[in-house]
This record gives sequence, structure tokens and C-alpha cells, in this order.
Amino acid sequence: MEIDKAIRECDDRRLQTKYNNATYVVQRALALYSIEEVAFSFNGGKDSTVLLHILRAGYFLHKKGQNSVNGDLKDFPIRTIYFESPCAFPEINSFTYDTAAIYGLQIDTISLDFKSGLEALLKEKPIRAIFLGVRIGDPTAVGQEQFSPSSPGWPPFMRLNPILDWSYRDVWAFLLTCKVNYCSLYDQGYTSIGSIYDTVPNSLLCISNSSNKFKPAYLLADGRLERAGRAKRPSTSTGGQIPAESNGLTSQDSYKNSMLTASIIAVGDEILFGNLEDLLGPYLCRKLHSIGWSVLQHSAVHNNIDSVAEEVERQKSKSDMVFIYGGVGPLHSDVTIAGIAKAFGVRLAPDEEFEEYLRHIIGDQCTGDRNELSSKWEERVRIIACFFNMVVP
Ligand SMILES: Cc1cc2nc3c(=O)[nH]c(=O)nc-3n(C[C@H](O)[C@H](O)[C@H](O)COP(=O)(O)O)c2cc1C
Ligand SMILES: Nc1ncnc2c1ncn2[C@@H]1O[C@H](COP(=O)(O)OP(=O)(O)OP(=O)(O)O)[C@@H](O)[C@H]1O
Repeated sequence: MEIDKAIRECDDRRLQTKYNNATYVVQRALALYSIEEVAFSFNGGKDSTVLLHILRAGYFLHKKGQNSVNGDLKDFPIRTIYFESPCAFPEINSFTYDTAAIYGLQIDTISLDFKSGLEALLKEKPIRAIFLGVRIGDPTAVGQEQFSPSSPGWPPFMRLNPILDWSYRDVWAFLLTCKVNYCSLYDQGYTSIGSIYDTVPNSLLCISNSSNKFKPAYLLADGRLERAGRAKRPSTSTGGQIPAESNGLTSQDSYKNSMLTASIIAVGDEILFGNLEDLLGPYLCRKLHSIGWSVLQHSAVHNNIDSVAEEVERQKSKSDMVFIYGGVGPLHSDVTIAGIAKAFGVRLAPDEEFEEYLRHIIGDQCTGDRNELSSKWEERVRIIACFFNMVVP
């Protein structure tokens, strides 16, 4: 099987681990559900293209385990569903159907919205579980695991997310290592694709502003910014139904003329006990005021998860931006980040690529301990901050 072979022969250990885990999830699912009971939700995007090949490989390994291997490119009996929309890019539509033809996918095209379409599908077919290309950075991944029942109010099925823990870089490492086709829009600077009304190429890949040329998606250095091309278009007299033409990041320009508001939260028992003077807060207030921002509130809270979470929760609905400092070090008593996660209802996960970057800059002195990494990082941030203070008056 060409995918399995390509991954086993490559020298990317991290990719091999991700691949092994993802195909294991597929094999577990195929052991739990019959082929008639599962479906694959495919939309021609990069994540679902990865998932297609993970499913092909997982199905191959599943059959191999049963001693009935068929290496045929078109041996893919899992029902595939595609929610086709008139707002989809034509390139996405044609890639979806071309790929279906190449790999012999039995594709059911659904023209309803997700919920109604799934309701109709589940009435008609014995489907109990659906494979999705959802990844941890997606807004819709919040609270999901590799096996997650559909949400309350949705028809009942199991959501299967084999690539949930894959990063943007993992996705591209896989597609390029396996040399599989992907939608041509990704070579034109699109990094995550929604509809023609809300998606433009990612400005971070712009080669030069004048030529309007973009580098391919796999060259985006920081995968956390993959959704920067998902522009929020202001509504217009035509109901906002104008294809996005400008770049996603420039949509922030519309804010320039209105006054932005900020809240400032200091976290630290020492400040509340009066043992430490908060110098940063007044400094931030002055700086923000000098650039035309309005500071709505400046508060101090105890170094405890619930206090931080409650204050963040309160302030985030009032201000355009909340500044928070204190309690972000490597000690167990530093709980600010956990408090912020609680306020947003998300769980904390290590950012593996950032960790790798830190290891790279810390170099040989690194023992591999995560606490050590964050304390060393703090040191560097302090040095950079001092430097910044010296050169910026
Ligand atoms: C097969 C399938 C199952 C879904 N199940 C759920 C669900 O259980 N709960 C939910 O809130 N959204 C569900 N959705 C909607 C997605 O979470 C999400 O809104 C959609 O994929 C659009 O994502 P985007 O905004 O990143 O394009 C489902 C979508 C699909 C295609
Ligand atoms: N129109 C659709 N039809 C079928 N499945 C869909 C559709 N939209 C989303 N999905 C499912 O939800 C998953 C997550 O969607 P998402 O848009 O985040 O990823 P993607 O489209 O694969 O890649 P990209 O982020 O580059 O657009 C998809 O991989 C697919 O499984």
C-alpha cells in the first residue's frame, strides 16, 4: 500500500508516530463498527485529504490483520458524504469529484445544511459513526476527543477524529511525503478554505503586495495562523454576498478609525498583600492611552484558577482586548494560563512545534524538562524585554 510504504520509508519520526496513532484509531473504529455503519465526511480540504489517505491506509491495515489484503487503489468501501454548497470554490468541488473518481469513493452528495443532511442520512442508512478531518486548532474541535458523540441537538452518531492531534505542519509533512494530490488553491496561498464569501489567500504568504502573488500553503511558518485568510466580510447591501477579494488580515484596518478598548488584569497574591508594587499596569495604561486606546478597567486578582477565570470571563465580553500578566511562569502556583483556558472552556495542550522551537534556541543545555523550558523561555523574554526598553524610548 503506497501510503503505508511512503511513511515507513521516510525519516520523519514525528510523522511516523502521528500516522501510527491515526491509523490505529481507524483500525479501532473498524473493529467496533461494520463498514456499513461508518461514513467519511469529505470536502476536498487539506485535512480531509489527509484523512482520506489515513482511512485508506487504516482500512488496508485492518484487512491485513484479517489476512484479506487488496492493494488495489480503488479498494475503499467506506461511504463518503460531501455537503455540496453553491458557495464552495469551484476548485474544491472539482478536486472532490476528481479524487472520488481516482480512489473509487462511493460519494453521496448532500445539498442540505449539515444537521438536516445528517438527519436525513441517518434515517436512510444504518450509519453510527462518521470520520472527520477535525484538528485540535479548529474552532469546532473544542471539547472533542478522538471518539466524541455528536453534540446534544444533533442526530446521534459517533464523531471519529483520527487526526485530532495533528498540527498544520504534520498535515503538510504527510501530503508532501506521500506525494498525494491536494486542491490547487493551497498552491495559491490559501491555507484554510471556507466559502468563496469568507476566504482569501493568507497575507503571511504574500510575495509582494503589488503583484498579489502568494507562496504555497506548505510554506506558512506558523501553522497557528492558518485561518488568517478566513476574512470576516462586513455585511453590505447585498447581504455580504460579495466574494472576498482583500486579504484577511487587512480586514483589521476597519478598526483603525474607531477607539479600541482594553482591560488590564494583574495576577498575583504579592500585589494584593501589598508586598509588591504593580508597575506594569500604570505603564500599560499610559502606553495604551498614548496610542489612542481607552482602558476600561485595571484589576488585580489572586493567583488561583477560578479567580483568574472569573475575571477573564467578565472582562472579555467588555473590551476589545484583555491584557493579563503575572502567574505565567513554570511553578505549580502559576495558574494564569489554566485560568484563561477555563474562561474560554478549552483544555490546555502543549504546543509541540513551539516546544521544538524552544529546544532549538536553547540548544545543548536543554534537559528536556518542560518546566525548565518555560523558565529558560522566561529568561529570554526578560532579556528581550530589557533590550526593547533600551532601544525603544
Ligand atoms: C459530518 C459532520 C458532523 C458534524 N457534527 C457536529 C456536531 O455533532 N456538533 C456540532 O456542533 N457541529 C457538528 N458539525 C458541524 C461542524 O462542527 C462545523 O460547524 C463545520 O464543519 C464547519 O466548520 P468550518 O467553520 O471550520 O468550515 C458537523 C459537521 C459535519 C460535516
Ligand atoms: N462541506 C463538507 N462536506 C463534508 N465534510 C465536511 C464539509 N465541511 C467540513 N467537513 C468535515 O469537517 C472537517 C473539518 O473541516 P475543516 O474546514 O476544518 O478542514 P478541511 O476543509 O479539511 O481543511 P481546511 O482547514 O484547509 O479548509 C473536514 O475535514 C471534513 O471531514
